Amino acid sequence: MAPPLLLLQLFDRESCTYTYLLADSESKEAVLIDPVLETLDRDMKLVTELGLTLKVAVNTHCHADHITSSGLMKQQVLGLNSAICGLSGAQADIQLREGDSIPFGPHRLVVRETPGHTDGCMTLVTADQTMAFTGDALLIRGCGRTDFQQGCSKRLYESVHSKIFTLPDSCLVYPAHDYQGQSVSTVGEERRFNPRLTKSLDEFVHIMNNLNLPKPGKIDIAVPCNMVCGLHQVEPTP
Ligand SMILES: N[C@@H](CCC(=O)N[C@@H](CSS)C(=O)NCC(=O)O)C(=O)O
Ligand SMILES: [Fe+2]
Repeated sequence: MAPPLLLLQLFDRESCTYTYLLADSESKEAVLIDPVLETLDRDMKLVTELGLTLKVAVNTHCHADHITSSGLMKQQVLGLNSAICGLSGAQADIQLREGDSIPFGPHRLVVRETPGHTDGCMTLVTADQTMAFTGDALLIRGCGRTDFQQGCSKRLYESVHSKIFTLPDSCLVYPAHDYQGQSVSTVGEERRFNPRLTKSLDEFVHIMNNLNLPKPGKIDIAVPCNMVCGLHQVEPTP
C-alpha cells in the first residue's frame, strides 16, 4: 500500500486563491499547485519546516488575477521545475498534455485538459481519483468566467461534463479560488447542485454571457508575467 499522501490547502486572502501542497509522507517529495507570489515566503517556510523536497510548482492555467510564484520559487529551490499545460502557450520547464503525470514519491497527479475558462486550463487528478484540483474550470457552485483569455463557455461546459463530472461522485473537488468561504466540494455535489453546470448548454451560455463581472484588477500585469511562469522578464527602467 502506498504511504499516506499529505495535502495542505493554503489561502491567499487578497486574490482568494487556493494553493495546494501535496507531499509523499515517506519520501517527502512534494508538488505545489497554483502558488501565489505574495505568499512565497509563507509557502517556502512551510516546505522547509516539513522537510519536503519540492519537485514541481504547477500552474493550472495562466492566471489573470494574480502573479504565480513559480518563477521566483525556482530561484530559491534547487531542482524545482515549473509546469503548465502546453495548450496555454506559456513558458515552463514542463509542458503538460492530456494523460501526462506529475509523480511525487509513489503518487502522481494525472492531467485532464479542461479548456474553456482559458485555452490552457487543466484539472489535476490523483491516480486513485479521490481528489481533483480543478483550477478555474470548476469552482464550488460556480465556474471560471469565459469573457477573456480565449474564454469559451461552450468549451468550458463540455470540458466540465466530459472530464470532471465523469469522475466518481465521491471525488473531492479542490478549486483554485473561492469567494464565499467554501473550501472543498465533491463531484457528486457539483453534478447535483452547481447552479450553472446543471443547466442545459444553451442556458449555461446565456448565464455566462450575462455575468457582467469587472475585469480582475491585476490582469494587465498578471497575464504577461504568468506567460513566463512568473519570471519578470521586463527590462529595468534606467
Ligand atoms: N475580483 C477579482 C477577480 C474575480 C474573478 O474574475 N475571478 C475569476 C477567477 S480568477 S481568473 C472568475 O472566473 N470568477 C468567476 C466568478 O463567477 O466569480 C480581482 O479583481 O482579481
Ligand atoms: Fe483564471
